[in-house]
Amino acid sequence: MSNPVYLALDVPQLEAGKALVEKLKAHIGGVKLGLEFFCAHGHHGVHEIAHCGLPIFLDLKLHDIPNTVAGAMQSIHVLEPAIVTVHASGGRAMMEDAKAAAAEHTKVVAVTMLTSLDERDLKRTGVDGSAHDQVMRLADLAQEAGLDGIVCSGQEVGTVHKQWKDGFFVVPGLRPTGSSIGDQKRVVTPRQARNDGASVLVIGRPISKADDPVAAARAIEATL
Ligand SMILES: O=C(O)c1cc(=O)[nH]c(=O)n1[C@@H]1O[C@H](COP(=O)(O)O)[C@@H](O)[C@H]1O
Repeated sequence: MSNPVYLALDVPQLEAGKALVEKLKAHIGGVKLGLEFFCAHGHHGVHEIAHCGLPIFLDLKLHDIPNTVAGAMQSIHVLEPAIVTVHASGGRAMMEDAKAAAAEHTKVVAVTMLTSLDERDLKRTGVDGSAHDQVMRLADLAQEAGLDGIVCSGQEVGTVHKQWKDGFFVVPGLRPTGSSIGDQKRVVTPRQARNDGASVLVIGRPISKADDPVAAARAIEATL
C-alpha cells in the first residue's frame, strides 16, 4: 500500500522547500502545494517540486463563478496535478464545471468545512447546526456534482465514508499525540483518520517544523 501522507509544503522559499522534499521523499506519499507556495512560485515552482517524482496535490481552494473556476482548471492542466481542491460552498454548478474542465487523471475534491473552524465560527458565518451536518450536506452536494471526493476533518471522515463508499477523502488537521495544535480546531491523530477511511493524510507543521523532520515523518509512518 502506498504511503497516504502528503506533506503540506507551506513555505515561501523554493530552495528550502525543494531541500525539505528531497530529505523526506522516502517517507511521504506526495506533496501538497498550497496558496503560500503557489502565490510565491506559480507554475515554475510546481515543476521544480515535481522533479522529486512524487504526486503533486495542488491545493488552490478555488471558489468563484463556474466560468472562472473552469478557466483556472484549464490553466493548470499542464501541471498534471494528482489532486486539486475547490470550495464546496461555491455550489453545484461550479463544482460540475470544475470537474469537466480538469485533466483526465486529476482528482477534484471539495473543501467542506475548514479544520480551523468550530461550530461557533460556523454560526458566525450564518450557518446554524453542527460541523457534522455541514460537512455531510456539502459532501452530498460534491457527490451530486460528480467530484471525486471531499476534504474534511478526521472527526467527520468516518461518517462520510460510510455514505460515500468509493469517495476519495482528504483529511488535514492531523496531529500526532503531543504535538502543538496551532490554528487547527477539529483535530485527530493520523492513525485515527486512516482507520476511519481517509485516503490522503495532509500533514504540514508536525513534520516541517519538527527539529528533525525525517524522524517526525518516520514516527508518523510507524503509527499507520
Ligand atoms: O485543503 C486543505 O488541504 C486544508 C483544508 C482544511 O480544512 N484544513 C487545512 O488545514 N488544510 C490544509 O492542510 C494543511 C495543514 O497544515 P498543518 O496544520 O501544518 O498540518 C495546510 O496546508 C492547510 O492549508
